[in-house]
Amino acid sequence: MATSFYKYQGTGNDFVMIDNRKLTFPADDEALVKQLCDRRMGIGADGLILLQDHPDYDFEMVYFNADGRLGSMCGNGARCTVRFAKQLGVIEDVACFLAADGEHQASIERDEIHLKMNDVQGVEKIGEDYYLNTGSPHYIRFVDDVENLDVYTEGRAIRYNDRFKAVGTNVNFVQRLGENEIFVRTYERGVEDETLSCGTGVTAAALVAGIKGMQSPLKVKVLGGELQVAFERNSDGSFKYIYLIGPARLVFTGSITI
Ligand SMILES: N[C@@H](CCC[C@H](N)C(=O)O)C(=O)O
Repeated sequence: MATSFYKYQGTGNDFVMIDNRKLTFPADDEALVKQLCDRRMGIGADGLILLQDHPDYDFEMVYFNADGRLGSMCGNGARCTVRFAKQLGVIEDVACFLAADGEHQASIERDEIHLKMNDVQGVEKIGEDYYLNTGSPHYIRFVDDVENLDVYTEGRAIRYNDRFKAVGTNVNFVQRLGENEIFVRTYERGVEDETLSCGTGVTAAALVAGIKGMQSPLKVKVLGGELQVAFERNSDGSFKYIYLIGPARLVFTGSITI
């Protein structure tokens, strides 16, 4: 059966998007998702996202990592899904949708998607580093020279250490660039490589920057462009009103036979 697909990217984190409102995509076929995301054997992407109907929301986003496994929350993918929902006529400029970590609100403002992330509690300190969940798990390490870091090797060493090897974690290396700016590079679980951007990772990095005294909103440089993160910190150290802001674009469309 021929199925249309749409390829989107958000600051270089790229996704195969499928309109699954008629529920014909075989979502349990891990090998198929992996093949579609393969950059030589398929379309090529960091993940695959299904946009589905939901009785209580504008839509539901179902996210798979490039390894074919059902994923947790994806911040860049969510911004792309909001843009896709607008393209399909599912929403106008605002959305309330369901993702793996629960409800999210978003708005489209010119070129940018403003995505509300869920509140964050329980930031763990591990030596000089941090570990927190912004919808997906993220390990955060601040470094002096992120540009020249071997993110693949260093990220993999943390992702596969005794603490994380079973469930996995994303690993983010962060450099402070100025008063309100950081540079983030991410080793992504499920892709098992560095990606050009990771939305939940950038969010986690910005929150840790907040713990280290930087003020919201923060400008975040990534290999694939620029994002912004805004947040408020509660007196107990938890975070609320967290927003991830940045572009999401359609790259091309096509058809696959499944
Ligand atoms: N690229 C994503 C994060 C995706 C989740 C990650 N691969 C995982 O398995 O935790 C983003 O933009 O947030």
